Amino acid sequence: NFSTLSKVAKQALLSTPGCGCQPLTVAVRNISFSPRQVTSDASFHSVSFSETDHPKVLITGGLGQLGVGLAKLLRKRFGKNNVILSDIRKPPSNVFHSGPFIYSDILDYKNLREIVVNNRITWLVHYSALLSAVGEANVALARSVNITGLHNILDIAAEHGLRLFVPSTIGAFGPTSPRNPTPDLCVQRPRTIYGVSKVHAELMGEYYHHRYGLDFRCLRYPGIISADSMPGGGTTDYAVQIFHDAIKTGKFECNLKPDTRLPMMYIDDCLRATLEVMEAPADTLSMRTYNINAMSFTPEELAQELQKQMSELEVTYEVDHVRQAIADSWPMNFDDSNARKDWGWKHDYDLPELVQTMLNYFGADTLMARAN
Ligand SMILES: NC(=O)c1ccc[n+]([C@@H]2O[C@H](COP(=O)([O-])OP(=O)(O)OC[C@H]3O[C@@H](n4cnc5c(N)ncnc54)[C@H](O)[C@@H]3O)[C@@H](O)[C@H]2O)c1
Ligand SMILES: C[C@@H](O)[C@H](N)C(=O)O
Repeated sequence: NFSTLSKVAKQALLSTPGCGCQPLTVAVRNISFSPRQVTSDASFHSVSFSETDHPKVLITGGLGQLGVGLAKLLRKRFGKNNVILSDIRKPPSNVFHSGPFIYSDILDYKNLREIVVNNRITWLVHYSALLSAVGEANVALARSVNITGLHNILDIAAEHGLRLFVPSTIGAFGPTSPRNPTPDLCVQRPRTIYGVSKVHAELMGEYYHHRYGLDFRCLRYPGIISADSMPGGGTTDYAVQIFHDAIKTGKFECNLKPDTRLPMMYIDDCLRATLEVMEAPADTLSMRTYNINAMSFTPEELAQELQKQMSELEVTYEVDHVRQAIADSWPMNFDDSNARKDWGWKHDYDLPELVQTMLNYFGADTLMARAN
């Protein structure tokens, strides 16, 4: 009957943090440091950053497009052994030998807790996710990794007093958001599981910050362009693939329409922004989730910039309707004035510098050889 049901429901509400995890995990989270039982001004039990020389950082989902580069940057700053990369995939040997690597499945709460405790982690950078296009192809897995996994991360971070970085994305906006430009605070009704899960992450992180004092920090990244790592199945992937195909074959077939304008950023800017917001004094952060941006371009504009140096490059268009619909619902320009004002965000790379840097990476020799 209703009263028995509501008693059971109340009991469940009082005893579990609503994490959707296994029974063992639920029991563990009933110990005194569960977010449910910590007051907003509590000082947490674990070693705080101020007690150590450097933060001890764990990066989840670290073998994707961004994690290895971030580990390199953070290791330069904090020392090799103070930054642990983790993922569920097997690391290539250069990554395995460049610093600590550990297996971590974010859906396994006990495994996460063991890593945080054994390594005395103080900062957690949560990169695991299924991106926009891959997420639409596997909604159940995206929901599990991007939402259930995030719950595990939030609880671990709150329980152990970690500083937590979770990236969000231009994909956290939707067709009813203002698109040109898109401000930090506006309607967010994304139409992908990826976007929905990222709005959920923004809101949950901010809620844990206000409710439990979690030091949650979040940047909404634009599409990220890198030379030495490949994207993991998003809508902005074309802007990386064009360089590889241009160098290899002199031809590129683009899966978005030529006039699809999206915010983009070179990876070095993205990783530096991440370090900067993590190091920013808390009193400079008037918000916990910020847009960041560098440039906005269309496939046609990117191709034209490349053609300045590779005049023979041929670009054709074969639209992928899933990706096009996603791109058409995303911001065209991103307003990052709050990040610039609060903690001094400033990008280094505009479109010409981006193209030059990417081409330099692939080697002027290759280009010269192709031209002759
Ligand atoms: N790359 C971009 O353009 C971009 C833009 C905006 C936001 N972001 C965000 O930045 C983060 C990193 O992006 P990326 O491009 O490196 O992503 P990616 O898809 O390249 O890598 C994600 C990683 O997560 C791992 N992963 C999947 N399931 C996991 C699990 N159960 N446990 C642990 N790891 C798991 C994968 O093995 C993969 O290595 C993501 O959260 C993404 O949403 C990226
Ligand atoms: C924009 C970003 O979140 C990712 N590159 C995607 O396209 O899905």
